[in-house]
Amino acid sequence: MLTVRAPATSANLGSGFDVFGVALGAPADIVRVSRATETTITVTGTGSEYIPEDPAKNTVGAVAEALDAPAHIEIDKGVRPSSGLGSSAASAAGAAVALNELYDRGLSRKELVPIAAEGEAIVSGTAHADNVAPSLLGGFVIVTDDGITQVDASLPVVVCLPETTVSTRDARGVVPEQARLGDVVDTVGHAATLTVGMTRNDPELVGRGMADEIVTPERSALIDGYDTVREAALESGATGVTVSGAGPAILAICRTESDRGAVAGAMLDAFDDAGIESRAYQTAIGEGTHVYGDRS
Ligand SMILES: Nc1ncnc2c1ncn2[C@@H]1O[C@H](COP(=O)(O)OP(=O)(O)OP(=O)(O)O)[C@@H](O)[C@H]1O
Ligand SMILES: N[C@@H](CCO)C(=O)O
Repeated sequence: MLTVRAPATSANLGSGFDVFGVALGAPADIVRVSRATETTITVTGTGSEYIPEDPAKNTVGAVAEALDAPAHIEIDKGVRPSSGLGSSAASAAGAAVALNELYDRGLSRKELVPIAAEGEAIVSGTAHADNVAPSLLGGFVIVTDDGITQVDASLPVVVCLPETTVSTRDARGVVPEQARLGDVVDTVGHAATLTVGMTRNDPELVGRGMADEIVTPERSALIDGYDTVREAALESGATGVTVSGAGPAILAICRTESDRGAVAGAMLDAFDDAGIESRAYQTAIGEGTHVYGDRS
C-alpha cells in the first residue's frame, strides 16, 4: 500500500484561462493504492456520493490504464467535486504519483502531467492540464501546447466555497468563442503582470494581474452572490479576487497571512447575506502531491 496527499488547485486565475494554475495548501485528496490484477476503486469523503467508482468513469481509472498499473485505489475526498478546486484533477494527480511509485515506472512529475490529464478528459471532455499540472508540481504553473513552466510561488490566499455546484462542462459552455481585440490586449497585459508577480511572490502584482474581461464576466454570472462576495473581499484587504477554475469557489489573494481571517470572514458573511452557506479555506499557494506512505 502506498499513500499520497494530492492538493486542490485553482485554475485560470482570471487572465490565464486554460493556461494558469496554482496548487493550494488545502483542501486535498488522500489516495491509497495497492497492486491488483484489475483496477477497483472506492471513494469516501466529501461529495463521495456523487463520484462514480466505475474505473471507466472515475479519473483515477484512466490514469491506472494509461500507466498499465492495475490497482485497488482508495480515494478519501477532501476536495469536493464540482467545486472549481480541481477535485477530479486532485484524484488523478494523486493516482498518477502513487501508481508511478508502486509500479516503479520512473516517470518524472512533468511526464505524469499528460497521464493525469487523461482522467480529466473523462469528466470534462477535454484533457486540459491546468489543474493536474499544479497538483503534481506545486506552486504556479503555466500550461501551453509547447510545454509546462513552473514557479515555486508562495502567497497567502483565501478560497471561499459556497454550497452550490457548477460543472466544468456547463461552465465551458458559457465561454465566448470570440473576443474584442481591446479585451485581448488588456488580458495579455494582466497575464504578464500576474506572471511577474508570481516570480516575485508579490501579492499586489498577482492581484492586479487577475483582471479579465473575456471569460470571468460570463463565468461569474453562474455564481449566485459573486459580485458582493468579491466586493467584500476587496474591501477587507484582498489584492485581487476571481472565479476559481470553473467555479463556484472564489479565490482571493491576500497581502499577508494575518489578512486572511478578515478576508475569509467578509466572504462568508457576504455569501450568508445572499442566503448561501459557504466555507472558507485560509491557505496559501503551496506544494504539489506528496508521497507520505511507504509500500507495505
Ligand atoms: N476522482 C474523482 N474525484 C472527483 N470527481 C470525479 C472523480 N472521478 C470522476 N469525477 C466526476 O467529475 C465531476 C467533477 O469534476 P469537475 O471538473 O466538474 O469539477 P472539479 O474537478 O471540482 O472542478 P474544476 O475542474 O472546475 O476545478 C463530477 O461529475 C464527478 O462525478
Ligand atoms: N481551465 C478549465 C479548468 C477547469 O477547472 C476551465 O476553466 O474550464
